Amino acid sequence: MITAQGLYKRYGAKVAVDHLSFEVRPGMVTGFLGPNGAGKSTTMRLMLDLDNGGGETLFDGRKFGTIKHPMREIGAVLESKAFHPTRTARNHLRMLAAGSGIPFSRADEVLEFVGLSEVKNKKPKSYSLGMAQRLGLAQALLGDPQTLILDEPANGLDPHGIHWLRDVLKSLAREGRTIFVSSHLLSEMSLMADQLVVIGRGTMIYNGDVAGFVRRFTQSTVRVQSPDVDRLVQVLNRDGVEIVGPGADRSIEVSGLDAPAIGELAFQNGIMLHELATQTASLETAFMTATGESEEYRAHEILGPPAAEMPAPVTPQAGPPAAPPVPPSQPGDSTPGGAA
Ligand SMILES: Nc1ncnc2c1ncn2[C@@H]1O[C@H](COP(=O)(O)OP(=O)(O)OP(=O)(O)O)[C@@H](O)[C@H]1O
Repeated sequence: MITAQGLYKRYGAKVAVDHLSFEVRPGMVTGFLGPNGAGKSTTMRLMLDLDNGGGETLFDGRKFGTIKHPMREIGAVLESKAFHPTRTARNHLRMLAAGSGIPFSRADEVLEFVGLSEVKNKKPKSYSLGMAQRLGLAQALLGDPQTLILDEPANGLDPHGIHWLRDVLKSLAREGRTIFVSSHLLSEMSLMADQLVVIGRGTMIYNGDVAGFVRRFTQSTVRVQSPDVDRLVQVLNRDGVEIVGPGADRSIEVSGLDAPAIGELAFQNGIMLHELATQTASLETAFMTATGESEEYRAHEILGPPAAEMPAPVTPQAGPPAAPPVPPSQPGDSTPGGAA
C-alpha cells in the first residue's frame, strides 16, 4: 500500500504539484492520468524522494529513505533510457543486483522475462525506445519488489509489447503487488487499470475506480430500436429526458432514463422493442471532460480558410504573428473531484 499525503512541489512561481493526497492499494493496477504538464512525473519523483518538496509518501507504512534495500521493495522506472553508458544490459543489471544483495542470476531471469535475452550483451544505448522500456521494467523487477512505480512504461512499445506489458502488470497485481503506472494511452489504461488517480495542474481531479470516473464525467445513453418508434418517442418524452433521432435505422438515443426504465415504459404501453442497449462512454471521453479545463498546453488551430480566401502573406518581421497564442485556462478551472 502506498499512502501519499500532501505532496507539494513548486518551481519558482509555478506550483507543479499542489497538496496531492491519495492511496494506491495492493492487488490492483492504479493508473495515473493527467494532461501534459499536469505534474505526474514530478509526483512520482516526490514519492521516491528524488525531488525536494512537501508532503510524505509511505510504502507499507515506511518512508522510502528508511528502507534498507529499496530495490527489493519498490521497483521504479521514471526515465526510459537511464542506464549505465558503457556497460552491457546484463552487466548493468548485475551491478545493480550486487548493490542490493540480489543474486547475479536474477539479472538473466528478468532479462529473459522481458524478452531481451538475445540482446543482453549489447549496450543499452543501441536499444530502441521499446527495448529500453523493457530493460527498465527488468530493472524494476530485479529485486522482485512488492511495489512498482512506472512512468509511461508503454511509451515506445509496439502493439504486441503493449499487450504483453498489460498482461504482465495485471498478473503482478493479481499476485498482490501494488502497481502505480502513468500512461497517456487511455484505451490501454481502460483495459489495464482498476483504479485511477487523475490530476490536472497539480491538483486532484478524481481518485477512485475506472467505472466511477467514466460515470462521473460522462452521461451514458441508451440506444433503442422499435418498429413503433414514433409512439415510443411520445411515451418517453418528459422532463429531463433527451431523445436524439430517430435516425435512418429508426433507432433513438435516449439520455435521462436508464435501460430498465425505458423497457418498463415500453412494456406498459405495449410497444415492442428490437434493441435496448446502454452506451457507456469511453475513458477517453471522460478524460477529455474531466481535464479539458486544466489542460496546460493546447495546440493551435492549424487549418485556416482555403488558400484563395487567405489574406496576402505578411513578411515575418512586418507585423505580429497571424494567430495569437491561445491563453491557458486559469488555475482553479478544473472540476473539483475529491477522493472518491
Ligand atoms: N525541472 C523543472 N524546472 C521547472 N519546471 C519544471 C521542472 N520539471 C517540471 N516542471 C514543470 O512542472 C509541471 C509538471 O511537470 P511534469 O513533468 O511533472 O508533468 P507531467 O504530468 O509528467 O507531464 P507529461 O505528461 O508531459 O510528461 C510542468 O508545468 C513542468 O513544466
